[in-house]
Amino acid sequence: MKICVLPGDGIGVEITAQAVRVLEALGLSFEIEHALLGGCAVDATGDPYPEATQKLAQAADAVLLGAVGGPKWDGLPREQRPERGLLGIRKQLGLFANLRPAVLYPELSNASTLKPEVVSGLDILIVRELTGDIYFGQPRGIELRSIDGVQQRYGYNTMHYDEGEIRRIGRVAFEAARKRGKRLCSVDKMNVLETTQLWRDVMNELAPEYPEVALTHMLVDNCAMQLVRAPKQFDVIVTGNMFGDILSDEASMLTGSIGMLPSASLDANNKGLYEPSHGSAPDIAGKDLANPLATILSAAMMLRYTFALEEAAQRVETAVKKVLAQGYRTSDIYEPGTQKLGTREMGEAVLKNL
Ligand SMILES: NC(=O)c1ccc[n+]([C@@H]2O[C@H](COP(=O)([O-])OP(=O)(O)OC[C@H]3O[C@@H](n4cnc5c(N)ncnc54)[C@H](O)[C@@H]3O)[C@@H](O)[C@H]2O)c1
Ligand SMILES: CC(C)[C@H](C(=O)O)[C@@H](O)C(=O)O
Ligand SMILES: [Mg+2]
Repeated sequence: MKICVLPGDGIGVEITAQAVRVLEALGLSFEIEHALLGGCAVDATGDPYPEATQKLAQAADAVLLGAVGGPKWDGLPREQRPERGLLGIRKQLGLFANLRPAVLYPELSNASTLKPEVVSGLDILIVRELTGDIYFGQPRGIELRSIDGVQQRYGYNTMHYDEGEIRRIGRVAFEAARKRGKRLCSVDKMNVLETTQLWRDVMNELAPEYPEVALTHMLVDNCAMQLVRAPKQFDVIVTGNMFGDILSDEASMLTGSIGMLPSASLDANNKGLYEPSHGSAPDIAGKDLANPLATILSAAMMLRYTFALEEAAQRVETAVKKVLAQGYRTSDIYEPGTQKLGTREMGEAVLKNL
């Protein structure tokens, strides 16, 4: 059972260290190797996804990732940006299915910015397509063009999906809904964008194969509104790469903090990359302030999806629940009457409860 750990940049280093401690404490025979991805890789090699990392990631059964990016690398040419490394590994490993569960632990019902009665009991799964859409579409660029007789800079990207890409993420979402609340909401912008008209058509074509799942459709702007108005109406949401990026950050705040939202990015054979949904949080990096729970919960998803170790996954998730019930909080989810811990102490608290 080979795990490639890519801490990345900023708080990535701090939070993956805690998740690795948790994995090691389980006493399972994991082979864990670390490598560079993102800004740290650019600094060391000039490449955000260097060849040595590619080899390790391809040979591993699963990848645990912290986060990449930060202001230090914002001025670099696009192909050297840390985020290109992340997009590169997702594409290279064929990780098209991104599962982002937004679950509100009862102890955190006051940590959300929404009223407790709106969010209590929340349990949503966002299924985001991860290797297509406008993120990868060609052509793309910024160039000088003569427009209306004036030389000006012109920026462009291309949004596209083929029906095969839509069908395979659709199947992941229908299967997930079948195992949960049996409701699937497909989110698109079919009133404006042809690509997402195709998305809706293909979801409708799949529906008869899953008669026990109730499929509905929603336009993305309405979905963004409904997620804060009445989030519990959702069970599973399936959507494209860009809409999924935005909606999953929005959903994270329903759970109290983006520091609570794990994710799994899977290929067709459950090889996976596991990472928190948040970024490298340059504002709190190196201060022992980051919440490591999203990363620890991502490691639990790794145990479940790649290694089929359901019991071990639940051990980790139960330990996280216990820590919250014991009143331990990092700053992002702190409220009066609870005890504030740093990143490392939070990792230790989870270890003690395993
Ligand atoms: N998967 C990834 O690697 C990933 C995801 C998103 C953003 N990024 C990159 O991260 C950098 C910063 O992006 P951003 O500021 O827009 O988003 P961010 O998610 O890094 O931070 C947004 C806010 O949430 C807070 N936050 C995030 N994670 C937290 C945690 N675990 N505990 C406590 N607070 C936490 C941060 O302090 C910040 O105030 C950018 O370079 C961006 O490209 C990377
Ligand atoms: C850093 C960026 C490339 C990434 C994305 O947009 O997919 C991030 O925001 C995420 O949600 O994982
Ligand atoms: Mg994002």
